[in-house]
Amino acid sequence: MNDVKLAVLGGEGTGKSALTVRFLTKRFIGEYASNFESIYNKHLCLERKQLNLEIYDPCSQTQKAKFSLTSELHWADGFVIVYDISDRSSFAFAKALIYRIREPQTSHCKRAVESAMFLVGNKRDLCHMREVGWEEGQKLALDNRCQFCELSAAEQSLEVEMMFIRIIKDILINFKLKEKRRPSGSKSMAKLINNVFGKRRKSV
Ligand SMILES: Nc1nc2c(ncn2[C@@H]2O[C@H](COP(=O)(O)OP(=O)(O)OP(=O)(O)O)[C@@H](O)[C@H]2O)c(=O)[nH]1
Repeated sequence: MNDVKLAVLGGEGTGKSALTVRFLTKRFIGEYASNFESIYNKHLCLERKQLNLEIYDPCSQTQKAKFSLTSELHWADGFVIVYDISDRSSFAFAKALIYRIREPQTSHCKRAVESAMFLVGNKRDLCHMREVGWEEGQKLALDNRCQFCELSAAEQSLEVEMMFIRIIKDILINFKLKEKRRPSGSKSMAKLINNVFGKRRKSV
């Protein structure tokens, strides 16, 4: 069974909990407790693989306090970065998060494969109050090798589900890439060990 760890990050009130709960329950509740962080668990079957999905939904206050994101970066296999299309400051916050995750020293020291990331412009139903253009979101995503979509946790159950499925699939692709790299490494290590010990045995 594969363990897939996903962190849903973004500015305060952008709809992180709404998206997560929508995906897990297909419901939009409207108000969510925001003073504590949660890790949700979901068991799912995707591409004939059994997955144990964990979704981290942080408390905005702690998120601000520890913007270094060190523990999230080490924990998560992928990130959903959420902003509110009717709130420009949340877009700036999302941009800062993306830059932090893509920082060369972060990605180099920790990962053989770049983390999967999905930028989400939430609250699309508030289009009449839009402060961030679709093109801006698309460009930020393209420049930083993220997937991108705009949607509404309030109104679009299927789109929310598709978004989560797409990032989970990207994470699974990354797992495969890592696996591909590992056997060649262990093969050459096996060869090396064989050479050293094999030769010694012969000479005894
Ligand atoms: N109109 C609209 N409101 C939304 C949508 N998604 C969430 N909201 C509302 O936005 C507010 C914040 O939603 P949350 O899901 O609590 O946002 P959050 O990012 O988890 O919030 P914090 O944990 O406090 O940062 C709530 O009042 C939600 O009902 C959406 O798609 N459309």
